[in-house]
Amino acid sequence: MLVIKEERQLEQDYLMNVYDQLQERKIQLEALLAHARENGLSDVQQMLGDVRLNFSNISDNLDTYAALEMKNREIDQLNIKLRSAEQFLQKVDRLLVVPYFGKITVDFLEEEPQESFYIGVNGFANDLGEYLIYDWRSPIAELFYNNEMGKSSYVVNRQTIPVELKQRRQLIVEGQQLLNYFDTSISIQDDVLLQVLGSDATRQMQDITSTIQKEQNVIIRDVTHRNLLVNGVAGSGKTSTIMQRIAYLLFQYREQITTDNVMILSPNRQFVDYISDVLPSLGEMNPMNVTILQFIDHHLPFILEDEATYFNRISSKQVVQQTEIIRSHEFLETVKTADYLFKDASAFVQPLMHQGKVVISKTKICVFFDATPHDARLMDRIQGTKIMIRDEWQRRLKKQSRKPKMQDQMLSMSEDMQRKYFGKILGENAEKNLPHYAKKVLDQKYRQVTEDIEDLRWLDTSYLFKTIFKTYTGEAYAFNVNQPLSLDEGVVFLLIYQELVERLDLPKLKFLFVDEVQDYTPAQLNLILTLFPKARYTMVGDENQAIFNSTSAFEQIVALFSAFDLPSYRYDLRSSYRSTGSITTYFGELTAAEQEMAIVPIREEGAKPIEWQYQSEQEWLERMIEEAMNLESGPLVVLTKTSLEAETIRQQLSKLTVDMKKIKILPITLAKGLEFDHVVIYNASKLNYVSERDRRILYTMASRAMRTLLVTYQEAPSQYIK
Ligand SMILES: Nc1ncnc2c1ncn2[C@@H]1O[C@H](COP(=O)(O)OP(=O)(O)OP(=O)(O)O)[C@@H](O)[C@H]1O
Repeated sequence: MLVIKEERQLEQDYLMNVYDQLQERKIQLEALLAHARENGLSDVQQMLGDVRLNFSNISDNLDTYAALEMKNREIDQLNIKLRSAEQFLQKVDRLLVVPYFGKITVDFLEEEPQESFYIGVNGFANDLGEYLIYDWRSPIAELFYNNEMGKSSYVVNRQTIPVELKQRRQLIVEGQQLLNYFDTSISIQDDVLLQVLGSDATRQMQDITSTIQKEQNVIIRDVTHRNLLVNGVAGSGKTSTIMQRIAYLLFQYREQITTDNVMILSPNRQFVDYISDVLPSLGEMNPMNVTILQFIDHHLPFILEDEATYFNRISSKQVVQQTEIIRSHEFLETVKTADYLFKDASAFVQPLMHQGKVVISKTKICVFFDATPHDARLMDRIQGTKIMIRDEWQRRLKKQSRKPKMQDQMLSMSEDMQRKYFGKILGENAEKNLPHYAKKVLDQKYRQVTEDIEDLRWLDTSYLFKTIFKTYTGEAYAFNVNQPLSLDEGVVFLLIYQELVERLDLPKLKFLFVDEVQDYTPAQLNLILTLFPKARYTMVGDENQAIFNSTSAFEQIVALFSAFDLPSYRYDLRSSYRSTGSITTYFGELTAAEQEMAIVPIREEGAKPIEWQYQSEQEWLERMIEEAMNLESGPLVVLTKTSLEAETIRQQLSKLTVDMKKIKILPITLAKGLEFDHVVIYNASKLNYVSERDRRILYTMASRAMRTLLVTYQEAPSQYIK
């Protein structure tokens, strides 16, 4: 009699089978790599040994080079094979931890019977070419994330394939153990999602591959719209979506792009670190991931303010008017057309100096500039001038190198000096070549001058800045004397370089991702769009988290894209995954009236946020210590409005006997984008939180909490706390 195996047993058997095949492949790959490592070197030596080295005459030389070239190519091939075996092994290792997490059963509406597909972080085919696991980014996997039972479709090579989705199963798997599985029924309560969301926070962001939600999946896989603008409430997975989207694009366009063509602009340095594990865990390398401050600092030859100064500055209530002006889109557009202001070089060039002496005079540089075509663009004239200065300088060095004094110096040079300058002792024949060696000595001695010519030290770019500002406003721009440049000034300078002075050496970006886009000034966004006109953008943000004095509204961003003749497509994300239901409801009430109710909490209710009035700092400190000691997991994270508050608390705590690993104190500026299990808001009092911006600060703080939230205040609570 036939016994029908239980469904669960069938799944378990399939898993064991896949797991065994993965194991087998691991053993094969390890053996191959071990063999290559042990024998690789001798194999390579043998390969080279086959080539008879013969350099006795020219034609033999060519033969030998050709043969060496062939061998080199063979070695390259071998290396490529080894590298791909290593990558394959990494994939298999990843799959051995969790072979797959999803299964779909699909009816292709043809004669054939329905088919099942298992979905994992990577794909895997066995020796027979049977796909046992499909990569989550493969076309068919779209059906899993679309989550539409019954009639559905997916797209392959721009063709829509209609199908019927018969079954969608989420599996919780550990190695060869099937722990549980859930079939999606009509009313979906995503147990797997809830389980994932309920687990403790880690220091680093995790990937969300197995539980990507439908509305996130659409954004991750959108390759039809050139530029995406995502407005999502706190915790709606904007950053997660960016990371998954990068992995998706790297897979989808693997023939055309590498991580060198992708860049992420992150809100702060801690965040850069926070998201750095996600892509490697998906088997992809990290793309360039920097803050805008780091990016501009890297490309500008001036010193910029540091991150702490920057955040302090943008956290102040207001900025001076001149800063408002240089933050505007209009001012940046003015820079681009400022060419006509700079016809008279004597206003903006300066002499080239070396050790306090003029080496190339201002007059000489002006003559060079004047020799360039007067109707040419400023940039071309500057570049033409640079070539002339460079030639003049080389001519002078050459002339100097031929002078008898120089020759004498060369002849009396000690052996030590010869070694220092030439890396060797000059032989008998050197005398004939003395000018050549003298030139080398001069090149080294005056290399600073050569660098200064290349770095345009003879150009007063701040004059360009000030003149453009004066023309635009009628007023003088005042730089902070002896202070590094502010980021806002850096933005203008970088644009001046790119548009008027010298093209920057920029990466060839195909995709650029901007997180927390609401914190960018119009000028910063203008600069980014100007520097990377060919890139496709994904910008994500939340207007409710606009807590700085530097900000752009979403409408402004859309208008900016239009001003650049670029389309933008907007998505809204309303479901929030980070915090428990009651915390989500709590921070939802901190939004402006029109946004209220719009946030959909996904996690279970959890503990209600607690509001607590304290009488003195001492009382507050004592309670914090007690709370921290009572926690089972994670530190207690105290969020403050300013860095000064954070510093003061840190100092007070350091005088007490506290395990500082259990309490972390962060100003909200540095906690942006991050999340913590247990959050305390410091002094949310009536006096401390007054303005609309303060309301948004409270919203941002509260939405960092995953499990518990304690809102503390002295005297009366802020009007925004109901
Ligand atoms: N589909 C999902 N499955 C599992 N976890 C998710 C999912 N979407 C988001 N999360 C989790 O929710 C939390 C918030 O995600 P993320 O930081 O990407 O949101 P965000 O919109 O960028 O947040 P914020 O703007 O508040 O900083 C993270 O812990 C993330 O792992």
